[in-house]
Amino acid sequence: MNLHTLNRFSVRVQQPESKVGSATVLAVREEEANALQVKEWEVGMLQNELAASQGIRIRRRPPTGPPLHYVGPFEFHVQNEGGTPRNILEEIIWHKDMEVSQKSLENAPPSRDFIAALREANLKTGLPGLIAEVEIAQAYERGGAACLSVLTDEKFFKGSFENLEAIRKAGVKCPLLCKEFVMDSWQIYYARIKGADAILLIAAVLPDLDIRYMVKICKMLGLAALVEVHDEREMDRVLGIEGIELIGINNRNLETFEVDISNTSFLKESEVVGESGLFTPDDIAYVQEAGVKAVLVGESIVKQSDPGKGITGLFGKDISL
Ligand SMILES: O=P(O)(O)OC[C@@H](O)[C@@H](O)c1c[nH]c2ccccc12
Repeated sequence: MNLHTLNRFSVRVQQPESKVGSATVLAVREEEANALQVKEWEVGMLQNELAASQGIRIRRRPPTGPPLHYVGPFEFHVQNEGGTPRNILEEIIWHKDMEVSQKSLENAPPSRDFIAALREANLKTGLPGLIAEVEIAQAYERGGAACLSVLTDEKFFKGSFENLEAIRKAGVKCPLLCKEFVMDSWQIYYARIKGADAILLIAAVLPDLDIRYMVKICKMLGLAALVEVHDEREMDRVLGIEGIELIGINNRNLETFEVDISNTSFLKESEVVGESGLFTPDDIAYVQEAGVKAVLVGESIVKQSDPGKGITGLFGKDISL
């Protein structure tokens, strides 16, 4: 693969958006879906081509073929229409490729329904379902959290995937949100393997096409995707992406880390999580009034010595009953 191919790929995605009309919208969708397939395929091709440049003749994956409209420069694909292995070693490797990606997932604990847990808690208490950002996981569960959020970023948030795994293995029943800064789909697989039931996708860092692709991967793995937005522009972008079930509005501006809970006002979806900067029953009432059905809370509970009391203080009542 060369730069020319990559450039052409991005031009193909953007080009039709300048036109108007519903037929064009459909064409754009089709074009995007096509681009998605092209992307997956090109990654595989890139690996094959890199290997070929080093004299490795075994292709790691079957060239399943580019999408219909694709006119690419990959001659070796054209010579191998049908995707049959060229020799025994290649057949073994193609099988191994599938086996390896399946294996680690097989060992993953089953995924639990993150969104259902939030809905149930909301119905039960009449208050937003709580996703508690944890330190002592069990205490939060006892205190009435519907779901837990586990930080996995090591450098900036002192979290880890090991911690996520440990919490899952400790037998916590609340579904777990992996609070990671996802840039690449391997992080999603890794989160699932470590026991996550949901994962955060931040719209401020991921282009629409990546979100679409990653949401698909999440669905395939049984993970809920919490797609986080910070402003109206991101909200509108995300609302235009198919298949998104849970949107979070972060009240914290991730560029300045300042918090403003009136950020929740541009809420346009019913299934929204209000995130950050919530400290008092008034704050909860404020975002609930705006239509929030679940909240993601860290600091205000973490800073209390007793998470149960912290939760009761935040909601103004005991929600563990
Ligand atoms: O500690 P708080 O203000 O209650 O916030 C929790 C959570 O919303 C916040 O940690 C968060 C949500 N999404 C993020 C993305 C990056 C950094 C931090 C966040």
